[in-house]
Amino acid sequence: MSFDLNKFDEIRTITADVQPIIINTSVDNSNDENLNGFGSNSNSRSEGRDTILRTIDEEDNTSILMTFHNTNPSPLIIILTIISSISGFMFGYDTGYISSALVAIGKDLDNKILTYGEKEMITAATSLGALCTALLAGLLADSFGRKPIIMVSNVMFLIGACLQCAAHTFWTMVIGRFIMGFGIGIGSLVSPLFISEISPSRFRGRLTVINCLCITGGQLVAYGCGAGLTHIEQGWRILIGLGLIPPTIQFVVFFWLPDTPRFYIMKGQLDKACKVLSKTYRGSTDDLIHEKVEELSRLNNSIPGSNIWMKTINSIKEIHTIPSNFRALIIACGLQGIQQFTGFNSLMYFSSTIFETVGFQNSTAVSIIIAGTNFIFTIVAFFVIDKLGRRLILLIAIPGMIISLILCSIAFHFMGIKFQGDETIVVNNDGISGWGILIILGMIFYVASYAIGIGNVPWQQSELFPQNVRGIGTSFSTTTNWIGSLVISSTFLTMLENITPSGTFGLFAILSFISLIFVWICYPELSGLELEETQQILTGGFNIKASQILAKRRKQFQSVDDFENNFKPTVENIIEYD
Ligand SMILES: O[C@H]1[C@H](O)[C@@H](O)[C@H](O)[C@@H](O)[C@H]1O
Repeated sequence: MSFDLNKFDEIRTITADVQPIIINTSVDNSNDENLNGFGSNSNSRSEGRDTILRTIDEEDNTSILMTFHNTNPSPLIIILTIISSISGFMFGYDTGYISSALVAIGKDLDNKILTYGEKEMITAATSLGALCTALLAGLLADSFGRKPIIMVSNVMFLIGACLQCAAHTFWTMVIGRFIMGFGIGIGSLVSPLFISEISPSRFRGRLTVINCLCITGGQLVAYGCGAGLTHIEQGWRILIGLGLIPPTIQFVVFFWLPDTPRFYIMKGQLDKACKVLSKTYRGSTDDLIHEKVEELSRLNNSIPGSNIWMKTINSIKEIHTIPSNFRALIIACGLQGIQQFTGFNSLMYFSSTIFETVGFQNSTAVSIIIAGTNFIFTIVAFFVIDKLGRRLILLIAIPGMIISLILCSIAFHFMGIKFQGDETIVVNNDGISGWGILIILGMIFYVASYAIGIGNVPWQQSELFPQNVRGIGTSFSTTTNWIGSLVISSTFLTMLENITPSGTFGLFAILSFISLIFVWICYPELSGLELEETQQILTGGFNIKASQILAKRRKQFQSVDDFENNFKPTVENIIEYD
């Protein structure tokens, strides 16, 4: 395939001056009637109309046609997804091993048993580090590239792990965890971004879940290794040391792999972008690939600003001032907040401590059940996420979380368990009781409900934002995730102590209930929709009903012919269909 760069120069010159694409020309001043189905009041209708006219996105007919030529992801997509998902694995492994390490460390740091406060600090240091870099990662990835930034995160992982392996004091451990957190923060944002940018829309949902599978798989492996190393002297150091292997592999392999087409286009390297696109959209004609690059270049030109800093400032403005972007931001941050504030990671980080309290001898081994359930139900999510739809999954799964949290709260109450002081645990029952079993069953059901829904859906965040605000939007929402993780990891044991385990799980149940209401009101059905449609849906309101109709319609198109003959649903025919 030969790439005519002159053609691109022409495109760039022309498109630098053109007005934003009008996606839906049928929406104009005379169409207030049709917008009734979308906006909830006249203000939001006219605001919606303006926004529709301004909406720009890359996922138009070209992408859809290219996707139809590819019924399976190409080998390059598979390799890139697997290699970038190593970041997910590291995210999982490094947040997972701490549960058993905290139990195994004993008096190895400063020759004394760790207090609850110290345990919380060691755990929270990683979330704090991740929070710092998540805020910058979008900007850094736009400036230097997705691939180099992932490679920088590998170096952070390595430095952090080495410091922890060698730690003999509490503070060395905290610093090691903090630096490792830098790597996790970058990886948690850039890896799903990388995957969503290289995958055709047809596979995007599932390929992003692969990153989540690696997170939960990493946690499971960490728990497994933790259980195996429990009785080995200083085994926790080996556990952390094993974490040096995956980032080394990722670092080395990335030398031979390309960056994403969107990044190359941002840097004006159109030839490279074409090369990657021709390998990721196998079987597409040269013309389609040229057209795709043309669209992406036009989109890139649409971000105002002469350099990356100005573009970033403008993106920040645009994300707050354009209503559809702001709604996307509310949804993305809301979902990430829900993922953390409903308490799942308190189990991830402290399940060994909880099970030890409830009376289990090999508490680390029992915790594997938690990590295993999380992993298995993420696999289930992989198969159902595009079929059932993100919204429906959440509306089914969150009530499951609420029921199980209430069960755990009741069981903890009747078990008469109390956390007192830093080291004293008072259990009124001897050994494992019926209530202890109920707690485990409740937790398993909770984790299954979490993993199938809110554990995955927020990481589909890239699909909510158009290209010009995607970096900044995902940075904000990933930061929300890490703030939640930080709050939960640094307060959970203190909550157990002060408001009792029963009160803590009751609180998580209330927060889950509020989350359910949020999802019900604010989260439209986005599965199967092209990104352009997401923007239309978020124009003038959250438009839940319209989104469901559009998603349903979209699922009906199975082939190129089907698409060419019947597409494209417009505001009018959605209303008609309704
Ligand atoms: O999606 C992941 C996954 O659910 C993990 O199990 C959890 O520990 C993370 O916090 C979350 O972001």
